[in-house]
Amino acid sequence: RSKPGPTVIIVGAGMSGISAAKTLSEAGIKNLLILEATGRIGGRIHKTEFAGVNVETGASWVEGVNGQELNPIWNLARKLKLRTFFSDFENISANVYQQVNGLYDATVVQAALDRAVNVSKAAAVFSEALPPSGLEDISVLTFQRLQKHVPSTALDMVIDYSNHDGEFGEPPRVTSLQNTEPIPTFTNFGEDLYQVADPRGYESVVHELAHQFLGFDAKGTITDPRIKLNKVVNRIEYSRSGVIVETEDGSTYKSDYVMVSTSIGVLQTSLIKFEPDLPTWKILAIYQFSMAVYTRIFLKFPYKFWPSGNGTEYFLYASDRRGYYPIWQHVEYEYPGSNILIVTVSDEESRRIEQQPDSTTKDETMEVLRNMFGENIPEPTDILVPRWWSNRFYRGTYSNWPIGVSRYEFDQIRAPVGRVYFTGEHTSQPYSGYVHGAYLAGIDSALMMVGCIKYGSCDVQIEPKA
Ligand SMILES: Cc1cc2nc3c(=O)[nH]c(=O)nc-3n(C[C@H](O)[C@H](O)[C@H](O)COP(=O)(O)OP(=O)(O)OC[C@H]3O[C@@H](n4cnc5c(N)ncnc54)[C@H](O)[C@@H]3O)c2cc1C
Repeated sequence: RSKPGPTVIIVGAGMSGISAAKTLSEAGIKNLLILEATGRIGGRIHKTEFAGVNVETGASWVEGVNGQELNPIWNLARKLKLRTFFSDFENISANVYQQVNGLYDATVVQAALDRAVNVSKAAAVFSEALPPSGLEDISVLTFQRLQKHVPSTALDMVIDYSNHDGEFGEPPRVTSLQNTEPIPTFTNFGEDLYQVADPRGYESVVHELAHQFLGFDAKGTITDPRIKLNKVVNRIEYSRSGVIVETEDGSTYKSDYVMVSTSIGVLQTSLIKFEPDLPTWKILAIYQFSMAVYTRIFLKFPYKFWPSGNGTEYFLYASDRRGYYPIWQHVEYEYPGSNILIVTVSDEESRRIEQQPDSTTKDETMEVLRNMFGENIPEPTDILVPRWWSNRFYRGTYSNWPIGVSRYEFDQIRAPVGRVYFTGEHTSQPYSGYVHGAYLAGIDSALMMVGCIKYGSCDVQIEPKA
């Protein structure tokens, strides 16, 4: 009997963990064990039943479609014939509400939008002239100051919020210019966004990949013994000869290698204890990156009282408190007749809202809605507030590239430490923060491991700092 090949334990069954495991399997490394903390696969792609429909509390969009290259997630979504909806922001100038007193004049909004677009175009030119090392990177806000465009009116702030925080989950003060202007996702894969609204959920893209290499029964349920759910890894002991992985229920697993795919938010906590400790360069690189928080709150109403029809789906609320319930969406195309509104918040607002009772959040959103639509609107009959930041298996929603992290430090986040490898959306240099970033990162990290196992090239080069 031939000796079984090396064992690899994969921690986490989100998009990157499953993509890494599939890549290893295809490279002939089939002696795998996937340990997942929760009772499901998919991680931050998660459908939840709300008000009779399956809504997405995690990733909602395939971002980067209709460009030169094909987004691999779009490819999967098409293969699965997922119900997707083109997101049309064209008419947003007609849908921006003042704090009180109704809509802004659309021409006033359009002028403000045009100004923001011009600054963004200038930012892209400036950014592309910066040295690739990232050592001369500046924040988005620094560039805005250079352009004498620091949004400070309620209108400019909500536009700025929607362009930056609405995408990266953090404000321009924090975000790296070089890694967000332009956004490689849109440059390479196209500028369009499609929202997934399918009863099977966006997570079915992860299931599809899993089915390609794991065993499942006639109903499609994954029954492969190489994946274990409800296994919370809390200790990874590594040495030159192998790895021991322990879970909270006291189980111990031995392997030759481990691939850690948990979010960078999790790596920033002590949920998983590494023994010996990870080296200081690694810990510093992990701690320096940002785990952003971005929340879509779902509200169900007995009937609709907001404008409907083409060009009304997205609307903005311009509070003088930046980021206060700013981005709204009605989903009558995605979930017809559901009377659901979604409002997006992020960063400190997300953290504040996660910590307060949902009834308080409901009252706050109702005050905002009354400011927009008048006193005679009905109370919501249900509310759903996802809590990604409080959840110890995520600690936020996706990574954001902050100012002060060079490409060199970014490579350190991804670099293996001996037999411990790392993957996850936060390890994809061009596409961190996205589902396709997680998918492609899983492939990259797995190929790095394959190179080591099969070809002995285990020393990963990290570009020198200067
Ligand atoms: C609210 C929200 C909105 C988003 N919107 C979009 C969008 O519209 N478009 C887009 O492209 N991207 C979006 N994203 C980002 C996208 O969802 C992520 O980039 C991607 O899903 C991350 O995959 P991952 O495999 O890197 O991490 P994860 O999905 O976090 O996978 C890691 C897995 O590890 C598990 N785990 C954690 N700790 C342990 C442990 N100790 N032991 C064992 N297992 C553990 C977790 O349960 C999880 O299943 C959004 C994310 C969120 C949360």
